[in-house]
Amino acid sequence: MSVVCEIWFAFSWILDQLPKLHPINRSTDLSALRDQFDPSPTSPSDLPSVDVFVSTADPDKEPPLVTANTILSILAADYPVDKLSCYLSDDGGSLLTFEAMAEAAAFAALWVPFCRKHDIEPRNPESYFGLRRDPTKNKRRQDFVRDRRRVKREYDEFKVRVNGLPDAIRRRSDAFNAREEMKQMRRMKEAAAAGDQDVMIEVVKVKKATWMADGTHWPGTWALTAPEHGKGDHASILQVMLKPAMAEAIYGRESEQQLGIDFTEVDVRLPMLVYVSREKRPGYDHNKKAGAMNALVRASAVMSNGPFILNLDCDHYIYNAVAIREAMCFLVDHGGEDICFIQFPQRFEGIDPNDRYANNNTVFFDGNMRALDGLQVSRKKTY
Ligand SMILES: O=c1ccn([C@@H]2O[C@H](COP(=O)(O)OP(=O)(O)O[C@H]3O[C@H](CO)[C@@H](O)[C@H](O)[C@H]3O)[C@@H](O)[C@H]2O)c(=O)[nH]1
Ligand SMILES: [Mn+2]
Repeated sequence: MSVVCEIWFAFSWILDQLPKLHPINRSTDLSALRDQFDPSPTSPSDLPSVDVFVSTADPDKEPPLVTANTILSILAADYPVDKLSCYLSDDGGSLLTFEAMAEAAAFAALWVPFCRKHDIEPRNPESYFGLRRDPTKNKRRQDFVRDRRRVKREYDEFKVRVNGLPDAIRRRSDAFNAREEMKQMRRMKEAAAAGDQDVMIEVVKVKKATWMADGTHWPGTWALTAPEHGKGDHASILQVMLKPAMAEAIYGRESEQQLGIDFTEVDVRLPMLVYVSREKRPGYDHNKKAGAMNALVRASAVMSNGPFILNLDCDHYIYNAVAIREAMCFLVDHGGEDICFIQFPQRFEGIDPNDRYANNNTVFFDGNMRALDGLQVSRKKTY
């Protein structure tokens, strides 16, 4: 028996090695893409639209600050602004995520033009400001150091605001709930004074709601779960946080300087940003991430309807600002119509430097994928 097993393992090992004989390295030519699709920065680009989907499910396990950084890296991506839309699916239906996204949308007005002006990489502020290398390397503009210092300070304040959101929401909700309770008490006292005996027996009972800043009930999940306001039981929510961009570039005006940063030569437009929390009801399976993607496909189809979709988790981010353009080099090239999807290699941060548990998946991303690509090419050749 063991001999049979050994022979089988040897055979499957050989099968595994065969594709590795012919790994493929592909490179992209961004200037060729530019020449063909957006030769001039002033006229509209011919690149196809891309809808970027991000999913988050639980603001406790997936901190909104991480998701906000993901969103900022997308909004700052180097792609025609009017051809880029970003959709966030929040399966937690959480007001905390919603408000953190509103903060991110506001901070993007500073972060995105700053990235464009100084060619910042990576465009995830947490990672960028955490870099250990010299930030001034390859930077020639005189105002870089001053601009960076200002943006860093704003980012720190943004972080503190996002970290303060849970408390702010709790305090606001407590205040609104207390006010509702008082109102109810007053009503009952008035009813009692008018001689309505039944009311006296009822205990003052007001639903402990979670409140939005504008004084209305949050339609999603409440801190104290109530019917129609639980994680698996709430209405759908869709909020456009940043409007779709115009086709023409808009340059910063001197009169509207943000914190003294000069954006007069920088396009200050931002891509569309949409918050979505799909409807959930007890008894209906929500199908986790796949269900969330399905809801985003439907929402995006009526809003931007991009022919291409880029899918990220809330703990991913775009490391390289031209990544979407690089994908387009394959998708709009000759034969692109035969490509179903492009998988970007994932690189990980925050795992142990020796990678004892192989979390980097280097064998998969740098070995197997290139090898299987090679298998594809040679198969095409033989047919
Ligand atoms: O009900 C759910 C559950 C999860 N998610 C999201 O799905 C993503 C992935 O979920 P996670 O539990 O973090 O899985 P991971 O193992 O970290 O992710 C890997 O494995 C997943 C399942 O194979 C793939 O979908 C991911 O792209 C891949 O990065 C996250 O953004 C979640 O927020 C939802 O949107 N709704
Ligand atoms: Mn994950």
